[in-house]
Amino acid sequence: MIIGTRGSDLALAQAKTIERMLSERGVSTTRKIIKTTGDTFTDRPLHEVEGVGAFVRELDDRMLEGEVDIAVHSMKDLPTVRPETFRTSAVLKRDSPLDVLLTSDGSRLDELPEMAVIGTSSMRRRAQILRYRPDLEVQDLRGNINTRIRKLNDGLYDGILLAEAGLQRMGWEMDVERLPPDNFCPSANQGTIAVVTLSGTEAEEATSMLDHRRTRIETTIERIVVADVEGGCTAPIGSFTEFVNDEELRVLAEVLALDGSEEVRIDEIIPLDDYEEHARALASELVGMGGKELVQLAVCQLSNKMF
Ligand SMILES: NCc1[nH]cc(CCC(=O)O)c1CC(=O)O
Repeated sequence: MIIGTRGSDLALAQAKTIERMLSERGVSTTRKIIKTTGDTFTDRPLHEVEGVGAFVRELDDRMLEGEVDIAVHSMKDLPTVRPETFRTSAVLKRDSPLDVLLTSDGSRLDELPEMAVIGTSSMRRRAQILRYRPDLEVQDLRGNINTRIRKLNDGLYDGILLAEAGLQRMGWEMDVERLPPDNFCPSANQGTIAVVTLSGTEAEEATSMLDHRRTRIETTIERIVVADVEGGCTAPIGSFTEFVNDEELRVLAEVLALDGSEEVRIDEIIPLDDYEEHARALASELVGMGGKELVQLAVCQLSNKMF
């Protein structure tokens, strides 16, 4: 079976993880590297390139054409709405879901001077760090993990925000500050690798044994809770769910204004029984509190380049 992956170091590390797990279970695979739109325009902010799904569509197409059987993605890059033909056949056990701050001189977030420059291209991270430290200056920072760290080392930023899972998968141990989810609610599905196949295929069957039940439930809830406010666009939205015991989950989700000056937020414990129904109720709650209007506002601010 052929595994399709993007060519970045992070994507390759993720693909190799799947290859190893499958080979341990007696399934042998070969690898095919696919270039995607999201990889081509690395100098422009992601929301200008394709919006949601820039990294995913190309691999989808190659699978439909029969060139690859299995695609490996960072699950947070998978759009909320997916065509029926594709199955997320496995959701791996989650790595760290957290964001981290990496600074050029080892300063912690609370120690950074006023006007220190923070690099991120994520609207969510921008809004959350400005909410916590409105005196900081956020500047756009595009590129894969390697590029972003090089730009920090080049002295262009005082600090940058990254997903801890990315660093872990690259095997880099760095002195980073882990940002707690209460103030820095991660993106839906952050830290999770997803395996995609076509429905009803041998590849689906073979990869489904890699599925991790708890992570599958957590990530499903994270998607449901923000689906209604998201409406298919990139916006400052966080969504994080985790089991607190065998029967209950904590659901944290928020929508922010781009500058972090406004927020709509839920933080609830729900039972595992009928979790999808509870998640849908929380989704309506988020909309009822004005979540959609905040997303609209952020989208307007963006198109007017108000930051
Ligand atoms: N936005 C790109 C992206 N997609 C997945 C990860 C990290 C790995 C993960 O969250 O699973 C990253 C890098 C980052 O956000 O710093």
